[in-house]
Amino acid sequence: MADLLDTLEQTIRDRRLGDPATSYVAKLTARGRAKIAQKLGEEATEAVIAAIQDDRAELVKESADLLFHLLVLLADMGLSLDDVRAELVRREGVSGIAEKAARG
Ligand SMILES: N=c1c2ncn([C@@H]3O[C@H](COP(=O)(O)OP(=O)(O)OP(=O)(O)O)[C@@H](O)[C@H]3O)c2ncn1[C@@H]1O[C@H](COP(=O)(O)O)[C@@H](O)[C@H]1O
Repeated sequence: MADLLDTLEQTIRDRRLGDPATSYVAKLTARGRAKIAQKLGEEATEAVIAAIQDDRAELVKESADLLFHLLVLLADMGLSLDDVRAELVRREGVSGIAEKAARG
């Protein structure tokens, strides 16, 4: 089964140039990259506030909004979760090399 985030990413790609009247992704995309980025920032702030208020349920909801808006922004920039995964793998490789070097 495909990962839920991969499925959501594909849905976002399919909808982004669709009808803004029926699709939130299309509506937000039509408002431009700066608006998408602004929404991402708002969701990040709301996640931070939930954490500061020690509200675990709210943090889960805001995290879902945050990931969703990040996927919309990545799609708008022609990027994907795989690009992010590749960067994380690269970092893991770098830290793995550093750990091996430290162990001798
Ligand atoms: N996962 C989501 C998702 N998460 C959050 N949101 C929307 O994000 C918005 C965030 O709420 P806000 O109050 O911050 O924003 P707003 O008032 O709607 O808009 P602004 O005027 O503030 O910009 C809400 O309208 C939510 O419905 C989402 N909208 C869609 N999806 C999924 O994306 C896919 C495509 O959706 P459509 O494009 O609507 O077909 C489907 O799988 C949906 O389930």
